[in-house]
Amino acid sequence: MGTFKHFYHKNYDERLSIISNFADLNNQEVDEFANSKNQKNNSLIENYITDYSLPEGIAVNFIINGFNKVAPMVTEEPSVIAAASNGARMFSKSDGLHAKVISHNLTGQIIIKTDNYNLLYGYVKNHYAELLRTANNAHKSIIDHGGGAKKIHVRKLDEHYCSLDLFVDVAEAMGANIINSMLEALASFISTNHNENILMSILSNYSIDSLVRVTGKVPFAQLGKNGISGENVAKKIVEASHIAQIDPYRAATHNKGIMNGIDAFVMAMGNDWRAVESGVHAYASRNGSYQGLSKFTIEDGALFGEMTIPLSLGFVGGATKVLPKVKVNQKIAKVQSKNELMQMAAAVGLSQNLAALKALVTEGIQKGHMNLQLKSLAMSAGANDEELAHVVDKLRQLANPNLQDAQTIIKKLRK
Ligand SMILES: CC(C)(COP(=O)([O-])OP(=O)([O-])OC[C@H]1O[C@@H](n2cnc3c(N)ncnc32)[C@H](O)[C@@H]1OP(=O)([O-])[O-])[C@@H](O)C(=O)NCCC(=O)NCCSC(=O)C[C@@](C)(O)CC(=O)[O-]
Ligand SMILES: NC(=O)C1=CN([C@@H]2O[C@H](COP(=O)(O)OP(=O)(O)OC[C@H]3O[C@@H](n4cnc5c(N)ncnc54)[C@H](OP(=O)(O)O)[C@@H]3O)[C@@H](O)[C@H]2O)C=CC1
Repeated sequence: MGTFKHFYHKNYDERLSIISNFADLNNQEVDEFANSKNQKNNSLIENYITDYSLPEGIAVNFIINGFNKVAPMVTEEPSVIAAASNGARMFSKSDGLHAKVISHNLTGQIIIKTDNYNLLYGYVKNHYAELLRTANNAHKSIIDHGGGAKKIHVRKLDEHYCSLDLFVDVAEAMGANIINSMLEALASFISTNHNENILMSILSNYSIDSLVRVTGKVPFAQLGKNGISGENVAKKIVEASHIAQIDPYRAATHNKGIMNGIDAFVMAMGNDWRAVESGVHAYASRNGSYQGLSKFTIEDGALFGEMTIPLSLGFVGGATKVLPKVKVNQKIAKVQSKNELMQMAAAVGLSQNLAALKALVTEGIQKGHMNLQLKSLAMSAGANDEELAHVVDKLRQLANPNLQDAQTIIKKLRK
């Protein structure tokens, strides 16, 4: 692949030209990329070619820990923001959502090749304070930020490997870079002073020491739909959440619904959604089989929802400092700390889940979702701004509208 040798050494125009020749792009396609370029982002990632933008909307109706809130969300999926607002509205008819951060330490691992767990365990036990100090010295300013290394565990992985787990309060940051520097320094210290054979050092995205719990109640009166009483809808939601506990097929979709909200909020807040996703799904599997993250029960004559999830988020650092919209989104969401960020992400997730479950056990997902999906169907068929409303209107009158229907409607309109 000689064409791409030292591709990253080329300037922007050269790169675009190489890609354009490689993929045989026409002028319009090249302009689509070139017109969205942003000089700042040219330095943010490697081999930059364009800004790929996604829509941002604001989910409304949240009451979180007694405060009225709105949630900026970045998503390409129609009906997600409507559903989050819908779920939040239902919770707001009692006293809203209650969210509490249980812990916010980041976990890191040093993988050590050793057949002698006891020896390693003894070393760590006898040098505990020194090891914590070594970790902290590798990123001294974390202490000024109110954090620091908190504890160390040694875990036997199998006959030949151990994991030395370091738990760090990374203060207001997501902390991947902070903890990775600490781990590498600690690994080097242990290798030198205890002659251990280190395989690698890296944070763990299984963020079991960074948990947030959210709960909320919905009065039955908010739940009635399609001739089904509120109490019966509540009972069906409880059953639906039970199915997500006993069947991984359903659990994956149940959790996808939760992540519809969390990912969109996490993206708006400039955070690493891959880290959040991997942590959440690892946590969903913690009991040996993959399960739903939320549970709904009936308590005191109302539907009660609860969810505890790991969220490794940062209020500072990472992309929060380089993407200009993040600061505005933090202001819109009225979040001023990592704890508030975690609380809101969890509240958005549970609201999203409630709305989806209610739709599923009443009218089905297609009615509400497809209603809002019609716009994107019309757009993908080529409807322009002036035609959009008319095409959506016509599509709504059809039983199962598809792309061909949308194209036919547009064709007729243009005659
Ligand atoms: C779509 C709705 C909200 C309609 O819901 P509805 O009952 O027809 O709406 P409503 O007219 O009673 O409105 C209720 C509230 O919803 C919001 N709302 C209502 N319409 C809009 C709109 N156009 N734009 C913005 N917000 C809207 C709005 O907050 C409104 O309150 P109001 O402001 O009127 O006091 C409902 O059917 C719903 O929540 N459906 C769930 C949709 C969903 O979950 N979509 C995600 C994609 S499907 C998926 O990926 C996940 C899934 C489903 O597989 C997960 C799982 O299986 O568990
Ligand atoms: N597996 C994973 O999830 C991995 C993720 N990443 C990436 O790492 C990035 C996140 O790492 P992170 O270390 O947070 O990012 P940064 O290094 O960008 O930010 C953290 C820095 O912010 C500064 N800071 C200022 N105020 C505070 C405060 N109150 N509390 C804490 N720190 C503060 C600190 O610098 P100072 O002490 O100098 O003031 C700190 O080192 C993300 O971009 C993520 O995608 C990277 C590797 C792996």
